[in-house]
Amino acid sequence: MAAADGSLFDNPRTFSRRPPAQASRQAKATKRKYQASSEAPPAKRRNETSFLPAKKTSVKETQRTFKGNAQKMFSPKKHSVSTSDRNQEERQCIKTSSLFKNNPDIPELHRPVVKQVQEKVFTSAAFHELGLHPHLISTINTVLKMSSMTSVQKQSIPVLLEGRDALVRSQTGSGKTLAYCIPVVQSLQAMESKIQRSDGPYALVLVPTRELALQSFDTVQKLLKPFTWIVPGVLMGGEKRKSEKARLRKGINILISTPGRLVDHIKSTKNIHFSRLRWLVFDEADRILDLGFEKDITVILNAVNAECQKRQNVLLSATLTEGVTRLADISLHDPVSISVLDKSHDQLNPKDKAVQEVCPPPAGDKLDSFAIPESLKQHVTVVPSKLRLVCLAAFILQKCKFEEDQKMVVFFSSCELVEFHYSLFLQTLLSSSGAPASGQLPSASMRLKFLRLHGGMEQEERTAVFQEFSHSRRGVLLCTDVAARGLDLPQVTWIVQYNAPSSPAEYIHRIGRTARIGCHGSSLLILAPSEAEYVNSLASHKINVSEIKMEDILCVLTRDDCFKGKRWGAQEIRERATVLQTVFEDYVHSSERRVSWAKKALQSFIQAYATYPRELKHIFHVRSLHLGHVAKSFGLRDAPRNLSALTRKKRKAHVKRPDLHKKTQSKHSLAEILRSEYSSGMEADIAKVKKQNAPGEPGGRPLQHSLQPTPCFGRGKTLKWRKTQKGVQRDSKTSQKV
Ligand SMILES: Nc1ncnc2c1ncn2[C@@H]1O[C@H](COP(=O)(O)OP(=O)(O)OP(=O)(O)O)[C@@H](O)[C@H]1O
Repeated sequence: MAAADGSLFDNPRTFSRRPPAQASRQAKATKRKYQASSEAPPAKRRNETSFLPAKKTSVKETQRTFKGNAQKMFSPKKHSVSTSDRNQEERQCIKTSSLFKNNPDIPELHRPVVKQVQEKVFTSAAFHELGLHPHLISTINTVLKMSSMTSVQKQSIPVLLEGRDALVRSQTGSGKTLAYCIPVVQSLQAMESKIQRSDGPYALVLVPTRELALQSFDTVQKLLKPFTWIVPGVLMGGEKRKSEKARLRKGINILISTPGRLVDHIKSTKNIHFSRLRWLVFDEADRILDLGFEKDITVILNAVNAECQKRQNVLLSATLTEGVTRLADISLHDPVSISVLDKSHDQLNPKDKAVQEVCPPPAGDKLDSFAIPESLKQHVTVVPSKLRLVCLAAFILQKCKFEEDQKMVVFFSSCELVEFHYSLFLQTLLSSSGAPASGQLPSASMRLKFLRLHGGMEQEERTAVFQEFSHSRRGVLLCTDVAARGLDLPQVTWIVQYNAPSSPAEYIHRIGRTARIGCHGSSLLILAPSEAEYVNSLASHKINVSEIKMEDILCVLTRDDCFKGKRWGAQEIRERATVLQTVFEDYVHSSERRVSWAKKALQSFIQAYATYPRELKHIFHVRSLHLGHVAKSFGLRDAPRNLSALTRKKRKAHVKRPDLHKKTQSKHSLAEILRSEYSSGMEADIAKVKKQNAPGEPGGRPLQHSLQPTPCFGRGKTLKWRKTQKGVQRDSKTSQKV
C-alpha cells in the first residue's frame, strides 16, 4: 500500500512507486542516459510530481535553514543562471523521501535490570612479593611503570611459577597478558643451562590476530630487556615469508604467532623444532580453539606433540568456558582454573531469576555470564532502518566533534561495510580545508579523524593504522571483529556496535576495547526495531544496557551553527537529519561506481544476517528487514532490484519447499560469505588482495578472494568437510571476513 506521505519504501516488496510499464520505460531512458554520460542516473524520477506528495521535504526546502557555506552548497546560484546551471539546479532538487514516516514503531524496551558479574581489578600486592628476578621486577616497575598486581596476576603468576597448567578467565583489560608473560620470562631466564638463540622455541604463544601478535610481542620484548640472550619473535601473515624463515633459522626462543602462519611455516620450513618447548600459551583461547581454527590447531598440536611431551599449557580469555577446553584436544595436566569472579555476584538474585524465566536458555545450552568492567556504561538505541546511517553519523559528530578527546571504535560485520562507511564519512563528513567542498556537509570538522581496520587490508597499512590509532588521543576507528579481541588501544572512550555481534562473548570482547584497567568507557549498540528483543538476550547473560533515545542522538545536528534554523525542536531535527541523508545520497549517486559499491555493501550487510546462530535467528533474520529502508542506510534511493528478487525467490521457496529453501539460502550465503571471508591475516592460501584505487575511493579495496574456505573465527559454528579434487577441504558457513 502506498504511504500517505509518499515514502518511497512503504512496502518491502515494492521498491518503486511507478506502475510497471512506466517504470520500465523510465528504466530504459535512464539506462540510455547512464551509458551516454557514464555517470550514475540522477534520480530524476523524484521530480515527477505525479508520484510525489506535494508536501515532501526537498533539499531545496531544507537548504533555506542553512547559513554560510551550507547555503553555498545547496542553494541555487543567485546570479544569472545558465542552462547547465539550471540542469545542475534541477539535479540538486532531488527529493529525499521522508525519513520519519512509515517507520515501524520503536518498541518500548522492557529492559530487565540484571546484576552484572563483577571483578575487582587491582590488588595491593606488589610484584616484588613474587620472588621474581630483581631485574625483572625493576623492568616491570620502571619500563612498564607498574608496581601492584591486578587480581588475575596475583592469582595466576604463582600458579604458573609452580609449573602448573592453567585456565585463566578474567574480564577484558585486566592484565592477562602479563599474567602469562611474567612467569614465562621468569622461568626461562632462570634455566640452569643458559638459553641459546639457536635452541629454538621454549615458549609458543598463539593469538588470533596479527595486531594482537604484535602487541604481545611488544610486551614480551619489554620484559626481556635485562635478559638479552632470550630472543623473542613474531610470525604473522602479511609479512615476507622469506625474512620470517631467516629469523626462524637464526632462532626464536619465545615465539608469538597467529595459527595460520605458524602452520604455513611448519609445513614449509624445516627450521622449526619444538623439542625444547616448555610453554604453550593460547591467548584468547576460546577463539583460537573454536571450530574456525580447528584445522590449524590440529597441525600445530601434532607438530608440537611429536617433539615435546612435557610442557606447561596455559589458556586465557575473558570468555573462557569449560566447553572450550573440551573442544580442544590438548592434554592438560591437572589444570588449575583461575577465575577472578566475585563469587557473591555469581549467585542468582531474585531479579536475575525473573530474567532467566523471561528469556530461558536454549535447550541443552548452559548460559554463560561474563564479568564486565564496572566502569563501563553500556547503552542501546533502537533506530528504524531508514535512519541508521544518519543516526550513526550524528553520534560520531556528537562525540568526536562536539566533545573533546573522544576516541571511538565502531564495529561492523564485514570488510565491505567498513570500507563503505569509511569512504562515505571521509568524503562527506570530513573537510581537510575546513570549508566544505561541493557535496560535503557544512558541519564537517577538522576535529574528526577516521581510520579503518579490517582483514582485507595490506598488512603494512593495517600495522600503520593500528599504531596510529593506538597513539592517537582522538579519532574514529571503523573496523571489523579483527579489532575485537585482545587489542589494548589506550584511552578509547566509546565503542559503537553498528551491527550486533553474534554471541555474548563477542559482545563482551568488542565493548572490552574500552574501560580497560579501571578506566571509564561507554558503549552503544544500535538495533533495528525488530531486533529490540536482543536486549533480553543480553540480559539473560547478565549484560545490562540502558537506552538512549534516537532523538537524543539526532538532536546533535542542531548544535552546529551551519545547521541553525528557524525552528527549534523535533521538526528542526528532522529537517537536518534529512539534509544529512541527502548529502549521503548525493554522494552515493554521484557516479555509477559508487552506486554499485553501495549495493555491494548493502548485500554484505544482508548476508551477515545468515551468520547469526540459530538461537538468535528469531531476532536477526533477513526476512524481518525492510530492504527499501535498509537501502536508504546505504545512501541508496531505491533497494537494488536483484536484491528484492533474491529475497522474493527465497520467500517463495520457503513456502513450497522449506528444505530447498534452506539449501538455496545456504548456497547463496556460503558464496557470499566466502567472498567476504573472515581474515585475521593468517591465511596463506587466500588470493592476495591487491590495491586498485586510492584508499578511500569506492572499489579501492577489492574484497574478493578465491573461494577457498579459510580459517575463520566463527560467528556461527557449523563446519563441514567436503571432498574435492585437491583432497579433503572444509566447508565453512561460519563467518564474514573481518
Ligand atoms: N599490574 C598492572 N598495573 C597497571 N597496569 C597494568 C597492570 N597489568 C596490566 N596493565 C595494563 O592493563 C592493560 C590491559 O592489559 P591486557 O591487555 O593484558 O588485558 P587483558 O586482560 O589481556 O585484556 P583482553 O581480555 O581484552 O585481552 C594494558 O595496558 C596493561 O599494560
